[in-house]
Amino acid sequence: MEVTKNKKYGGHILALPYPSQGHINPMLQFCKRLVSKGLKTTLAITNFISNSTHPNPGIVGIDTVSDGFDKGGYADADSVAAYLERFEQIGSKSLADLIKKYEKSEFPITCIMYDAFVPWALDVAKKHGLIGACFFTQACAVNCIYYYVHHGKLTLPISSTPVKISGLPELELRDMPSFFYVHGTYPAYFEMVLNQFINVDKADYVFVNSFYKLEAEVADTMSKISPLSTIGPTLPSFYMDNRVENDTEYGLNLFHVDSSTCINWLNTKPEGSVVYAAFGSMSTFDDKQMEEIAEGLKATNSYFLWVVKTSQESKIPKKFIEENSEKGLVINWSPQLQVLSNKAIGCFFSHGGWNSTVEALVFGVPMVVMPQWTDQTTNAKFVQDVWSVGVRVKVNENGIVGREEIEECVRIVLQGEEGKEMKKNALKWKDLAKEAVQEGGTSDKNVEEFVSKCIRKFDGQ
Ligand SMILES: O=c1ccn([C@@H]2O[C@H](COP(=O)(O)OP(=O)(O)O[C@H]3O[C@H](CO)[C@@H](O)[C@H](O)[C@H]3O)[C@@H](O)[C@H]2O)c(=O)[nH]1
Repeated sequence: MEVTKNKKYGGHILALPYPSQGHINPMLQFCKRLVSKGLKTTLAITNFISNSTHPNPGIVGIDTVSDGFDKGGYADADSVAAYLERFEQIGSKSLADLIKKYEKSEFPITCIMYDAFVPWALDVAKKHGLIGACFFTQACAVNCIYYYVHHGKLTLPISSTPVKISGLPELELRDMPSFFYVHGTYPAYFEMVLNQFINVDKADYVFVNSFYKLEAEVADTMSKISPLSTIGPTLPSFYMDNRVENDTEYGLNLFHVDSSTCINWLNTKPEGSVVYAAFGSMSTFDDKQMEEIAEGLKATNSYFLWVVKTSQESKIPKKFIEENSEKGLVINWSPQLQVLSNKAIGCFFSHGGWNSTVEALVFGVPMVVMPQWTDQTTNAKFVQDVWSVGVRVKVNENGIVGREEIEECVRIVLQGEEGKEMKKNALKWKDLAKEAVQEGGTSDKNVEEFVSKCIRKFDGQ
């Protein structure tokens, strides 16, 4: 769709992501897609993130809001609960100020698109008479489970398994989001994920960062309850359909990335020979688990590229890096899309974060999943038993994933017959993922429909 000729744009969307890597990436990408179809978008990042990064958002505008922690960000809050409370309090006001700032400009805001983690943004949108579009960053399956709990259709604690929910496979306790059975951990996050549904019925649009064929049954279940649009995968267009110009990477890294070292290293390795181990932006492991990961990777006798964030580096066993430099490279943050698209990668050893999971599918890379918390446990269930593109590690009686388990799972994926089947399945999902965003695909149609409604509304039709 072209922007209407007599207008410069078809409305201005102010997008408010939850301020973390796994939430900024898909929302920024979705904004780029909307701009390519004729809308103007501005991504509102927190002052802290703005001051501590070098955003490169391309065709998307960038502006800032305050979460109440401008100097140190989330790390300055006493607790998760304190952070979320202050973000709502200060963020609501700050978002309203931002809307006002644009009122007299050439491009007044017409729509607030907000992460489902910050449902209070819808109240701000409505107070200003704006369209409210809710963006769910996580999988439809996970949203559906939370929806059931929020509405009392599934009561906690779960008393009998398997749990049967229409559109989902039978779920054991360990397949449920971790908040349901790892008690006492992160109560504020638990409340937040359930609160995604407090006002979603008042949102004008609901977007889900997934694609229809990946979660068709559960998407259908959720659509019966409330209209939703799957719009993903939201990876840069370069890897999907190449229709958005210059969209080759996520435009905002919260961590420093040194691309050339690891890509040059990967380029020297044979096709499908490298295990890429990376556990997203939030995972932390204790010393013992780090040792098991290190020894497990070593025991596979395969090449490995391991991302260990600076904050976790001291937990790498002493001399491990020097002693394994022939086989392995350890870095602090990777250009993950460039890595996963490199033909040397044969297996992604991951925590099962939603973005990493979808990225693996888009690049047809089979996975070993070691879920840590939140939605990762449910994603792991789908990876292993629904999409058949990987294996989930088993945790031992001490709550650790041992080196032998890691070695065995990697060998299954990288070397075994089962692994070949997983690779085949992963390649099938790769094609379907691309099909969804290409012209006429399910996600493309949903985006087109939204854009044309926005433009019609903007034109007063
Ligand atoms: O070295 C790295 C590691 C990761 N990434 C990128 O960072 C993002 C990570 O996102 P995700 O895989 O979803 O993991 P988290 O950062 O851990 O995301 C949090 O947020 C997600 C969305 O709510 C949840 O699915 C996860 O469970 C939760 O931990 C992805 O786009 C990766 O490509 C890099 O660029 N370089």
